[in-house]
Amino acid sequence: MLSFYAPASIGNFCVGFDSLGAALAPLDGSLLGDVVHVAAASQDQFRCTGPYAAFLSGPAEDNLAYQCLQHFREHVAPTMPAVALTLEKRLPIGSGLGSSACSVVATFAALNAFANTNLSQIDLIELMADFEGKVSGGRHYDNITPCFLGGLQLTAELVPNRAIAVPVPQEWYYVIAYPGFALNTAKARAVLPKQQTTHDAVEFAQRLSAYVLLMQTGRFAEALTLMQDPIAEPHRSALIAGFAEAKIALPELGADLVSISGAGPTLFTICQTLAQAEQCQQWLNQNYINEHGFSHICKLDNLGTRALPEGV
Ligand SMILES: Nc1ncnc2c1ncn2[C@@H]1O[C@H](COP(=O)(O)OP(=O)(O)OP(=O)(O)O)[C@@H](O)[C@H]1O
Ligand SMILES: N[C@@H](CCO)C(=O)O
Repeated sequence: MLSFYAPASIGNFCVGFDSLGAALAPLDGSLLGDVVHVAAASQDQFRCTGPYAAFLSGPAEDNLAYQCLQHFREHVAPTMPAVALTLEKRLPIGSGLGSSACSVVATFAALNAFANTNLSQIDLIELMADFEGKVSGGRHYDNITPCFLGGLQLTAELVPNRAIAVPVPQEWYYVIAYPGFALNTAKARAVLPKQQTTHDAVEFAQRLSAYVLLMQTGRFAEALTLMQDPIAEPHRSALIAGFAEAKIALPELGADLVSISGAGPTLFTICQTLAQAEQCQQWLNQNYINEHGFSHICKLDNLGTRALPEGV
C-alpha cells in the first residue's frame, strides 16, 4: 500500500492574492493535511475516513478525491490495475487551509506513484489545478503548488514550471487559528470587486515584485513591512467573526503580521520568537476559536507532498 500526505497551506500569503502560497508544518509534528492510501484491489473502490469525513458523507461522486481517481483512470492511466483508494480527511472543509487542494494533490501524487505514470511537474500541477478550480469559484494555484512542492511558492500559469520557490527566514513562526466554522471559498471570492483600478493594479504589482525580490535577497525585515492585503482582506474580514478584533489585539502580543489564510476563516500571524507565537496562540484559543476550532504554531513545510512510511 502507498500512503501520501499533502500538507495544509496559506493561500495568498497576504501580499500575493492567487499568486503566493506557503505549506505548513506544525511544530509539534502533527500531520496538518490529508492522507491518501492506495492499494491494489480486484476493482476500483473508494472510501473516505478521518475526522472530517462526516462532512463529505454524500455519494463518492461528490468527493474530489474520487473524481480525481475517475479522471486518472479514464484520461491518464487507463491500464492502471484496479485500486482501493482511501481519503483520510484530516482538514476541515472551507477552512482557508487549502483543504480541497490537499485531497486533490494527495490523490494525484499517490496515483502517479502507484501507476508509475511519471507525469511532469507541469502536467501534474495542471491536473491538480483543474480539480481545485472546479469547487473554489476560480482557477488558482496558490494552495496547489505549495501543498505539492512545499515551502513558499510564487505560482501562476505564467510562472515557468508554474512555481518558483521563495526563501523565508528561519526565525519566522506562523500561528494559524481555524475558528471552527466554514467559509466557502466560492462565496469568499464572490464578495471581491470584479475589477481593480489601474492605480490599484500597479500598486499590487509593485508590492508583490518588491516583496519577492526582498525575500530573495534576504532583506526579510523590509519584506515584512510590505505585507498588506488591499485586494481581499477589506472585503472578506466582515465574513469572519473575530478577525477585526484579532487584527488589533495580536500585534500588541508581538505579531508582526495578522492576515487571512487563503479565503478564510483561518487567520495566520507571523512572529519572530516562539514566546510571541505562544502568546498569540493563547489569545486566539481564548478569543477566536470555538469548540470546533484549533490552532497550531508552525514553521513552513519544505517537503510538500510525500510518501509516508508504512503504518503511519
Ligand atoms: N475531498 C474534499 N475535500 C474538500 N472539499 C471537498 C472534497 N470533495 C468535495 N469537496 C467539496 O468542495 C468544496 C470545497 O470548498 P472550499 O473550496 O470552500 O474548501 P477549502 O478547500 O477548504 O477552501 P480553502 O481552499 O480556502 O482552504 C465543498 O463544497 C466540499 O463539499
Ligand atoms: N487565492 C484563493 C485561495 C483560496 O484558499 C482565494 O483567496 O480565494
